[in-house]
Amino acid sequence: MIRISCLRHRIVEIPDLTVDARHIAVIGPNGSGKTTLLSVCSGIEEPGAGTVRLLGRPPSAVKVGWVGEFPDRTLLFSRVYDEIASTPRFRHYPCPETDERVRAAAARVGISHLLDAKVSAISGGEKALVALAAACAGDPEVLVLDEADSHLDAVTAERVRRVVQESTAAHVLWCTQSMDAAAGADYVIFMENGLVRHHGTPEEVFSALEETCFYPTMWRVCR
Ligand SMILES: Nc1ncnc2c1ncn2[C@@H]1O[C@H](COP(=O)(O)OP(=O)(O)OP(=O)(O)O)[C@@H](O)[C@H]1O
Repeated sequence: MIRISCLRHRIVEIPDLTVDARHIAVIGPNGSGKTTLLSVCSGIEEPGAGTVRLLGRPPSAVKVGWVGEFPDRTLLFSRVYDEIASTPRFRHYPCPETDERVRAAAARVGISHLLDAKVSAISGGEKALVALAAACAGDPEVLVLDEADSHLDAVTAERVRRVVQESTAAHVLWCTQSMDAAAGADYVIFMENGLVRHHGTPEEVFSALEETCFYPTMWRVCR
């Protein structure tokens, strides 16, 4: 369960929102506050006012895996292996378990061949996959992805969706500009000017957006 009360942070204002769904898509125009909401929900930023509870706890007390919009700015280590290992190492897992987790996460994401590569020498999409593998290597209780699919080709984006779907995280909070991807979520939050304009099942939210460019292309084609 994700519960937001009286939240105010920069332009984001959410008086009361409770979501009891696993895969939650956050959508909306540029500058509408999606990243700001995700930062607060993941504990990266403390809200100016109000509270966020994930699984009944503050975000700082939850194992959150974060995949940012610009992996170039967030990857810390020079070698792919060390970047993925950073999550289990920061959580003080023993070395053999860390190694096991790194290799399993890399295999799941499809980047085993990059483990010895330099982070500076891989592509933007590959960096997004490294960030996802690093997040998954820590067995997150909540996985937060900020437009993690924006640099990915269609096949890789599908693989990422599968990895996310198969993760053991209780909640996946995923901001995306792919309305087709959002249509596959369990719950959708549509933001505009810092406010939650619509929230509910994909059918509920997209029926309110049918006349806009936010309506999923796949649905338009099929209907
Ligand atoms: N660190 C910051 N300090 C002050 N204002 C900020 C900061 N980060 C974002 N903003 C402002 O908050 C607003 C919402 O930004 P945010 O990044 O949350 O939007 P977004 O919906 O994720 O946009 P996009 O789809 O373009 O990534 C923007 O107007 C932005 O200028």
